[in-house]
Amino acid sequence: MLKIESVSKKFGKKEALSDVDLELDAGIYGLLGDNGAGKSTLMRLLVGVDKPTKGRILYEGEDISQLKGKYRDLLGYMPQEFAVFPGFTAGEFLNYMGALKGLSKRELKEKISRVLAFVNLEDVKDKKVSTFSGGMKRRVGIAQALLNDPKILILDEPTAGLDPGERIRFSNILSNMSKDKIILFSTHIISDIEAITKNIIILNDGKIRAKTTSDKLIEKMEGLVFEVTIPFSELAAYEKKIQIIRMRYEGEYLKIRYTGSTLEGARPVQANLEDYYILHRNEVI
Ligand SMILES: Nc1ncnc2c1ncn2[C@@H]1O[C@H](COP(=O)(O)OP(=O)(O)OP(=O)(O)O)[C@@H](O)[C@H]1O
Repeated sequence: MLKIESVSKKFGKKEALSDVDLELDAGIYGLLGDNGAGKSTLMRLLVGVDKPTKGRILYEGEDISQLKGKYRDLLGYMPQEFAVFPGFTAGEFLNYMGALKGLSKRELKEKISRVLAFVNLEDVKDKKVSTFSGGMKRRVGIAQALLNDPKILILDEPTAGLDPGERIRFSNILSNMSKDKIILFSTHIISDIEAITKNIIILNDGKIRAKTTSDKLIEKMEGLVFEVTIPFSELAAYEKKIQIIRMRYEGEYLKIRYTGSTLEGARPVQANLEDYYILHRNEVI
């Protein structure tokens, strides 16, 4: 188990994380937060590339800063700006990363074919990474993070910039991971979390706002979300009466998803995670 105890991280005067307490057991967790919320900072502390200004992080009761190499051996990490040396083939890159992780030549051969099969890149093992699409590069990123069969896998925005097809492939890869690991991935794309896991951690403005399941958050919105179509010219008047979640132009009209009182012509709709996040992302629960 990973335990984050009263962790704060300051960069000069800016407090990127404030007094974060969090416990993570085996499972897949989606870390959701706005830009600048502190997600990458939290992940960098968890993998030990940065140190907390205050507080500590424990793995199975021991401070990770004391565990050093023993802790690193348990980790797989894909940073947000994941770069693959373009001159390398996928196979060469994984060999290089595996060697850095201290795997022997014999182990590497078997591990590399296993991880490449897992991310579905076996066929392009001998192709240069510079010829890969963004999604394929991310899959190489996951493959390198998995080489040492980590107990803790930290993925910083693994789906950013992916096209819908790659996004689905990536979601499938993550949801098929073995359930005995702690897997934490960050995103600000709500539908990605919904596709991968029910466990959600909301972090905003450096503070943990929620650690719960998507079902519980959606439950809070049940019966409170409606849709109504109004003439565009009446938007200002409606804005005074309701809280708009989202709207879409339909010719001269606007289709509005909102919460508030039932308006004439409005129909109740099934609430979703985005409804909760847009309205309540800074509330502590
Ligand atoms: N090395 C640094 N020096 C100064 N400020 C930093 C540094 N790293 C992060 N910050 C600041 O800390 C805050 C949290 O940044 P962080 O990158 O953790 O957010 P994030 O949730 O990962 O955002 P994004 O979704 O945009 O990647 C931001 O205000 C950021 O500007």
